[in-house]
Amino acid sequence: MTYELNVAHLYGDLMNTYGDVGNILALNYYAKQMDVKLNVKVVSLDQDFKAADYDLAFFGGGQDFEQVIVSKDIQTKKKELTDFIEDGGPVLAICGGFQLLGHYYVDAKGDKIPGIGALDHYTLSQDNHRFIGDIVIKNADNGETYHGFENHQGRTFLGKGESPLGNVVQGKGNNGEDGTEGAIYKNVYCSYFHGPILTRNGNLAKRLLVAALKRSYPDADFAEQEALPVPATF
Ligand SMILES: NC(=O)CC[C@H](N)C(=O)O
Repeated sequence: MTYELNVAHLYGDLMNTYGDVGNILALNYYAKQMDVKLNVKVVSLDQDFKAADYDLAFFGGGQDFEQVIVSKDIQTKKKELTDFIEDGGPVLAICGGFQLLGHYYVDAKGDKIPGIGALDHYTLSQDNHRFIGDIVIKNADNGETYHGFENHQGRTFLGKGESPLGNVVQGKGNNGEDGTEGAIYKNVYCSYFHGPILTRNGNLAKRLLVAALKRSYPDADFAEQEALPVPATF
């Protein structure tokens, strides 16, 4: 393979609701077609995340129990993760991962679980209720439609510099109120979509990989990779 990308799978052993690890399979599938070798490493409790060591990061969803554990550990990685994000490092964060990149998450018991505040959103709880079901959203800038399945207690409200991944066509989205779903900040893509998101939305997998390639190989031309067709089914 001509290119190589180092991928950090953040807390891959703890944060993996509804098979979110399938996003890594989807990234591998597209990477192969793009002539890219992916070196995927799980970065979990008590392990270092150094911004300079990675080209891409993936952070899956989790249940409240695991999120409390991860919330404590991720504070030790806060600076390097924030540096990676601010430097344009591509990240995909799903559900619990999305919540922990923001300021805080209020869990089902009403406890406030700190995030790292790398992105400006916060997440409140619901009274004995979850948003569950199929969801469809449309991105206002690129016109792409994304399909997924949501199952979350948290209600997320976006902050400074964030735009939604899409506007809700069907389903509840970030909070069931403002019609937004997910978040985009620099090269960070967040969503509540399980399914996993990249197996059903290849455009997004391509976008993440191309962003990582352009950043890590600034002198190369990736027009061919960008033109790669996305199959209707994975
Ligand atoms: N699927 C998830 O990652 C859920 C995240 C969080 N525990 C919530 O219920 O909102």
